[in-house]
Amino acid sequence: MNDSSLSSRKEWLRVLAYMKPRIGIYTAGVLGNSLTEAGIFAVMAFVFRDMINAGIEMNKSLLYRAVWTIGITAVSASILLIGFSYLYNWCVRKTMAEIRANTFDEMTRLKMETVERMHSGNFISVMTHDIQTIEQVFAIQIPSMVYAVIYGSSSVILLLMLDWRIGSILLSIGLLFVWFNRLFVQSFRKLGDRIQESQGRMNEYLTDFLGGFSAVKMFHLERKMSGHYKDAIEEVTKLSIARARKQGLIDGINFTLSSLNYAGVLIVCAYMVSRNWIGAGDIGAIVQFAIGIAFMFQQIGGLMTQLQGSLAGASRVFALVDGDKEKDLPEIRNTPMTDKRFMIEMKHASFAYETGRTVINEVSLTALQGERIALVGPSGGGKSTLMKLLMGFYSLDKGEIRIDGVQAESVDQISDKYAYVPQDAYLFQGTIAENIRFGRMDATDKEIMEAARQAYAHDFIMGFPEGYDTVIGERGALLSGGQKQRIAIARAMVKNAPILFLDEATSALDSDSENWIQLSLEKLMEDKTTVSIAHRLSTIRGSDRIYVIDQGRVVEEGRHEQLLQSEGLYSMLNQKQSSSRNSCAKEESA
Ligand SMILES: Nc1ncnc2c1ncn2[C@@H]1O[C@H](COP(=O)(O)OP(=O)(O)OP(=O)(O)O)[C@@H](O)[C@H]1O
Repeated sequence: MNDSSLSSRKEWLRVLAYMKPRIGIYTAGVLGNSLTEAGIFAVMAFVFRDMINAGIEMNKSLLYRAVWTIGITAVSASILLIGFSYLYNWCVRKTMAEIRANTFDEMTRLKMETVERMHSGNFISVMTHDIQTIEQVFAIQIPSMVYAVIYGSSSVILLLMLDWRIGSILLSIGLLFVWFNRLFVQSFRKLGDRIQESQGRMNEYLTDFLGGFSAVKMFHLERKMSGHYKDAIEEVTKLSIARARKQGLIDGINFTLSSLNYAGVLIVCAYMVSRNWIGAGDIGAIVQFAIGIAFMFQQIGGLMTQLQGSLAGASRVFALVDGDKEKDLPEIRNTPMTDKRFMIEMKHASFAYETGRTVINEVSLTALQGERIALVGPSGGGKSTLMKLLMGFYSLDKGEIRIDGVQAESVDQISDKYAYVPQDAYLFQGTIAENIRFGRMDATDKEIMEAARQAYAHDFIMGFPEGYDTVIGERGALLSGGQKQRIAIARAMVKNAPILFLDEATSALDSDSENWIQLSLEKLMEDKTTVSIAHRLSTIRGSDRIYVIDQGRVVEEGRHEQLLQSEGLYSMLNQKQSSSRNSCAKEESA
C-alpha cells in the first residue's frame, strides 16, 4: 500500500470516528434503510417473474398474489423508510453540530503563531465548505455505499441461487468496474485538494475586502479586489469543470460497459430459454438482479471518487484541529527566579518568528510591584513582540519570563494576572455592557457602570437612547475611535488585574478625546504594575524605568532624565519628536 492510500485510509477512519458516540443508531438507520430498499427490489424481481409466468400460463391466482405482494411491500416499506431515514439523519445532524463545536474549540486553543500564519478567510473556508464535505460523507456517501453493497450483494446471492453461471459472469464483470474506477481515485483526490484550497483563497479575498472596505474605497481598489476575486472564482470553476469532465468520462464509460453487460445478459438469457435451460419468467428476475449488480459496482466506482473530494475537505479540517496548541494549564511553576518579588521578570529572552531571523535578542527587564515601565524605540525594533512575549502569546526560544512568579509559557497560564489595552481595541458584536463584561464575566451591572465611570465613558454611553444596551455593530462600528478606546479601558478596569499592558495608540485622536483617554488611563494605572509601549515620549516621562529597544536589544535603560543626559538613542528620539512638534506648532500658528 503506498503512502497516499495509507493516509487516505487514516483520514477515512478519522472521519468515521466522529460518529462513534452514536454509531449504533446510525448503523441501524443506514442498514435498515438500505435493507428495506434492497428488499423492495428483491421482492419486485420475484413479482416480475410471477407476472410474466401468470401471463404465459394464464394463471389468475399467481397474478393476484403478485398484486397483493406489491401493495403490502409498498405500504410497509414506506413506513420503514421514514423511520430509518429519520434515525440516521438525526445522527448526522447531531454529529455535525459536535464536529463544528469541537473544531471551533480546537481553533480557540491554537497558538498565536499558527493563527497569524493562516488567513482568516481560510479559517472560514474550513469551518464552512470543508466541514460540509464531512456532512456529505455521513448523509450521502455512506448511506449510498451501504445501499449499493446490500442491494448488489443480495442480487448476486439470489442470482447465483437462480443460475450460478450468469451470476458468476456478472460478478466478474462488476469487479472490472471497480478496478477501472480505482484508476482515477488519486487524480480525483488531487483535484479535490486543489478545489478546497482555491475555495479557501476565495474566502481570503472576501474577508480582506470586507475588513478593508474603507481602504478599498479610499484607494479605489474595487477593480483590483474584484479582479482577485474573479481570478479565484475562475480557478475554482476551472478545477470543478475538470473534475466534472473526468467524472463525465468515467460515468460515460461505466454506462457503456453496463449497457453492453445488460445486452449480453439478455442475449445469454434468450439463448438459455431457447435451450429450455431456464423458464421465460426467469428472465424477468435475472434482468432485475443484473440491474442490481451493475448498480452496485457503478455506485461503488462513483462513490470512490466522490469520497476523495470529501476527504480533501476533511484533511483541511484535521490540519486545523491538529495545529499547534497552547499548552494546557499544567503545573504552574511558581518559584521566583530571584530573591526579590518581581511582578515582571524577563531574563535573557531571545525569540524569532521565523528561524534564522532573531527579533528579540538577549533581552532582560524587570518591574517591581506598582512600578511603571515603558518600552520605546524606533519602529520595527521589537517593542510589540516584547510585549506579546510578556503576555505569553509566543514561546521563547531562549531565556525565561515570570509574571507574578508564574512562568509565562502560555497565555492561559498568566492571562488572569494582567489586563491589556491594545492600540486598536477589538470590540465584539453585542451591546456596550456585554463588551465591558468580557473583562470579567461575573461582573455585576453596578460594577460595569462603575468601570465605565472610571474610564470616563459613562456619560457618552448614557447619551445613546439604549444606554448600556446599545448594540455597537461589527467591531464597534457605531463608536468613535476614542469611545472604543474608553470602552476597552473600562473592560480592563472591570478585570482589575494587578498588571497592565498598554499599547499607546499611534493613530491621531483629537485632543479632547486624547485628554479623556489619558485621564482614564491614569485611573486604570493606579496601584498597578504597568508596561506601556510609548510612541509619544511625553507620555512616559514619569515612568520608573524606560527601556529603549532597537533591533531586538535593550540599548539603553533608565529614567527619562538619566536617558536624556546620556545623550544616546533616547535623547535623539526625544529631540526629533520635540522638533517635529515645534514645526507643527509653527505651521499651525502661521
Ligand atoms: N507576526 C509576525 N511574523 C513575522 N515577523 C514579525 C511579526 N510581527 C512582527 N514581525 C517582525 O518583527 C520585528 C519587530 O516588530 P515589532 O512589531 O515587534 O516592532 P515594534 O517596535 O513594535 O514596531 P512599531 O513601533 O512600528 O509598532 C519587525 O521586523 C517585524 O517585521
